[in-house]
Amino acid sequence: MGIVEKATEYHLGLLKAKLARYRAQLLEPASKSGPAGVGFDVQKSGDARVALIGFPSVGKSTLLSKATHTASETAAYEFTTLTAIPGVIEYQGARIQLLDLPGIVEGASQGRGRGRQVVATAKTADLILVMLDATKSEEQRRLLELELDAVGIRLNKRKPDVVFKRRTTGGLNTTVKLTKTDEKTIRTILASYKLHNCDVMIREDITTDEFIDVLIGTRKYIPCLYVYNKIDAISLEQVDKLARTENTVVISCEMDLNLDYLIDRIWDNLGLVKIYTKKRGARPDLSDPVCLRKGATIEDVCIGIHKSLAANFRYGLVWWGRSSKFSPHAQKVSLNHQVQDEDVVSIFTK
Ligand SMILES: Nc1nc2c(ncn2[C@@H]2O[C@H](COP(=O)(O)OP(=O)(O)OP(=O)(O)O)[C@@H](O)[C@H]2O)c(=O)[nH]1
Ligand SMILES: [K+]
Ligand SMILES: [Mg+2]
Repeated sequence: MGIVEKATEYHLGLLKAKLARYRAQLLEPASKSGPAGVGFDVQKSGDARVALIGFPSVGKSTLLSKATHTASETAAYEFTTLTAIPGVIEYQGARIQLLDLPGIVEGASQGRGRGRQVVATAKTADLILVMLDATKSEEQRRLLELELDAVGIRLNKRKPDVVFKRRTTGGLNTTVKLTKTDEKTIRTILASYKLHNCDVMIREDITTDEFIDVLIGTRKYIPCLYVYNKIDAISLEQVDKLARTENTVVISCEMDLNLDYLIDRIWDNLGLVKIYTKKRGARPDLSDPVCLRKGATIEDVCIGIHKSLAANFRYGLVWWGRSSKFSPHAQKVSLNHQVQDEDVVSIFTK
């Protein structure tokens, strides 16, 4: 950065830090009584939750009705759906909750329509499907992203590698060279938040905005797929162009086009692993796997089978699968052993 850019970055950084704090207060009031931040009261169920977010009449409810056994009212008029409707996608032995939500409008994050409730619910999802109408302008995608950004949802972004601890003394450590912001800006932002006594460790080349995000602390980093519906109504050239965009799937709910592929992509994106269990002397149960998030351990498998299992755990056996070294012989494992997709596991208790 040159001197002018540095000065601009510094002042802009401070201004954005103030704005972010102001907005965070607006969105998440200290008292839990206000309507802000409160989502629809739908119980989480199954192995993961996927939320459908989009402007009115893009076809969210049509998708729910096609992909699950739940019917959600669909119609040509806007705001047909007025509350959250859960359905279940059954796939590869997993149960994925798909949430149909009311359409949101521009300004939703500021409280227009049911927007706040919708975006608060979106925050609870493991994956967001940003649903768009392929016949409408590209602008809709940017507007929707702005609304989600305004409530602190970061789509397809990783949480920046910054560790932040309150201490009795202060310190700022950077393990990489900062090229998009600088220490002076960071220190001033910390001071503006009256955080004189904290340890900050910055381990990647972050921007000022990313630093503010970490500081605010309530940001949600959620993966997202952009789903363009109604491709039956656009040209092949347009379909081709959209389909080649990153994190994008093109579909037609009405014509049943590409819906299987969408579910494949949802599955890949959730990164679920299926673990089969095997009782002593019996064949593995391939009909009812335990579904877990990537990185899960034997302890998670125990919890997935029964709450009390982990407490009485003696040892586990991985019979075969990707995490077993000694296939086809069983490998003895402890609670912290990481399991992988399609492992066959036995648990022995005290
Ligand atoms: N051409 C075309 N129309 C579709 C498709 N999918 C849905 N529609 C139509 O789009 C309209 C809106 O569908 P809905 O499923 O109600 O849309 P929604 O996003 O749930 O709408 P709200 O609940 O009002 O936000 C209906 O008239 C559907 O028949 C599609 O793939 N192609
Ligand atoms: K509609
Ligand atoms: Mg609807």
